[in-house]
Amino acid sequence: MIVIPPITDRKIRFALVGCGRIANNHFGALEKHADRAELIDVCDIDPAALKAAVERTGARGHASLTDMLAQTDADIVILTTPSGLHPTQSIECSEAGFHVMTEKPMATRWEDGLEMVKAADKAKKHLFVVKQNRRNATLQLLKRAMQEKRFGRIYMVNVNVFWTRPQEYYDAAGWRGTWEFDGGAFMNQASHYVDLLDWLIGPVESVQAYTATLARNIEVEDTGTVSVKWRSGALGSMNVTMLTYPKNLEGSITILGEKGSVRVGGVAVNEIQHWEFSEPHAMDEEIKDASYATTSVYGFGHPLYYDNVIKTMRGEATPETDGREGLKSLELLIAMYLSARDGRRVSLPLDY
Ligand SMILES: NC(=O)C1=CN([C@@H]2O[C@H](COP(=O)(O)OP(=O)(O)OC[C@H]3O[C@@H](n4cnc5c(N)ncnc54)[C@H](O)[C@@H]3O)[C@@H](O)[C@H]2O)C=CC1
Repeated sequence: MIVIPPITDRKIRFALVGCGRIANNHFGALEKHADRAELIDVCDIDPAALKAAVERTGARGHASLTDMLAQTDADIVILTTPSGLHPTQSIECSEAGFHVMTEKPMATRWEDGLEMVKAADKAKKHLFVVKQNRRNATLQLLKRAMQEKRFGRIYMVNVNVFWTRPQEYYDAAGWRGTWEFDGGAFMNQASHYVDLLDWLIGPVESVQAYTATLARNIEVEDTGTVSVKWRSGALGSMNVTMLTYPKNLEGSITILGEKGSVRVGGVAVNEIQHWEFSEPHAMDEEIKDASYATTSVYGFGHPLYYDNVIKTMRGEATPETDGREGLKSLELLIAMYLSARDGRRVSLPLDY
């Protein structure tokens, strides 16, 4: 556990590298927390992206991460760059004495994720991994039902991610659809759903996966399916495709237990569609309010995620998802890819 002197006499200072699509959610989250946080520096190698970010945020702009680290007074560096760059950038930031908040996935390779955690530990700095979907009201309610053991024994779990990503999406940036910098439908688009397998249901014993590149011109998979056995004995599966015609159709989880059945669906786990338990509970009153309409599959969790990071920096909380928590879903993802590649069942943990 990292113990750092709390910062309570001033705002927490952030710097961000990678001013692309998701960076806007970070800018929005920081604007919402302007009473306790400020963005003071931004960096991008693309001058147009950097200019737009400087204009939106008023932060100082830099063309290279190394230059930004040499000049900034930030406490935390946010990584919103292509996924395969997170390891080297995270380690550079840790070694330069900064806390790090990295977008998901933390890395595209298992060893890289381990090195990131080691570097942050060595520097005695936090490594936060963004998992904002955990903060969806629907999933928070489901998590509470799990914690209260309302399902009894869990028998079966099914997760579906039926979304659409046209070829133009992959062609829009060179890193998309590559093994080194992105990963496929499991690792990029469905990574928050892979996270649910461990965070909601518990430790996984083994996986058996198939992946395919059926329609897009990319290195990685656009479609995949995996059978999962949990250590508790529960069985389940996860089905993912980015080829749904003609638009995003479903992002769902169904849990069938001894004393309860729940389905959270909609386009991105935003609707509680079925909620039935043998015993009533006060939380049942909250079902209607927990569902929400959404236009973005990213959800609304970034500001809530930031709240925990800011509170942690102020000494008022502990990290919700740190590097070790990030490693759990990375380990599952790598197990799935090894299984699909070699046509075999892969057991966890990957190494001891
Ligand atoms: N939490 C979530 O739900 C989401 C997370 N993400 C994650 O965020 C990350 C970025 O994704 P997008 O914003 O969609 O990508 P993007 O391609 O729109 O933006 C990436 C930006 O990084 C910049 N960049 C590339 N190399 C750089 C370098 N060496 N130094 C500085 N800047 C550099 C690019 O010029 C670009 O502006 C990925 O890891 C992705 O998986 C993306 C979407 C949703």
